[in-house]
Amino acid sequence: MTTALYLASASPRRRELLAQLGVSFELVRPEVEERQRPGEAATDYVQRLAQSKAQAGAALAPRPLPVLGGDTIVVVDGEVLEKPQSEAHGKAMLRRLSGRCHEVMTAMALATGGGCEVVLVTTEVTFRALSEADIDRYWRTGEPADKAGGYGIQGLGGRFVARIHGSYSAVVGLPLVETEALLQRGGVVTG
Ligand SMILES: Cc1cn([C@H]2C[C@H](O)[C@@H](COP(=O)(O)OP(=O)(O)OP(=O)(O)O)O2)c(=O)[nH]c1=O
Repeated sequence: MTTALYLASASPRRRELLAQLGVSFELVRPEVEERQRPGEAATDYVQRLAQSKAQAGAALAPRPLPVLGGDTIVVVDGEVLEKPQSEAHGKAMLRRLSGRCHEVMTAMALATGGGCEVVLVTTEVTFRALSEADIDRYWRTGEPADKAGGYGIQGLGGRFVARIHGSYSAVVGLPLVETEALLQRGGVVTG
């Protein structure tokens, strides 16, 4: 299969999900600073990052093919939860998510010769109530340390998820249905 596009990501999860769409792609790894601007809405922030990754990726791409970038954030009460900076921070995040609903926002952007289109997919995730023992045990697995919001639905964190309303693949990092449509609009033929 000839390469149809570039994926601007270091995330193995995005790589695996994109492969499910039956397209052949290569990786580029742009460095994009991930920091919310003062007063910037979560929806604007996640879309800006996805676009920055796609556009910075396009600048690195060896050939003039479309470049896909994405970003995922966890939002609770309008506040973005980043990757935990410490054990105390990570555990505080999990306490905050315990027994309630939060939003996971994933934006995907496709940079082509014609511009850069971005789509935003928001999914509601409800956690069961977590005990201090749950939080302590989960933290000690190491899984939360490098994850936005302090959990991974695709891993051990999945046992905390009572309900999900929306796209499971978007929570993991690449919404399959919306990304396939985005690629097709950008002229990429999926398998
Ligand atoms: C809610 C949730 C978050 N995450 C985390 C892992 C990441 O910390 C975060 C997404 O971070 P991103 O910044 O979107 O992606 P990344 O840094 O992993 O990769 P790249 O920017 O190179 O594409 O989402 C999951 O893996 N599963 C989940 O269920």
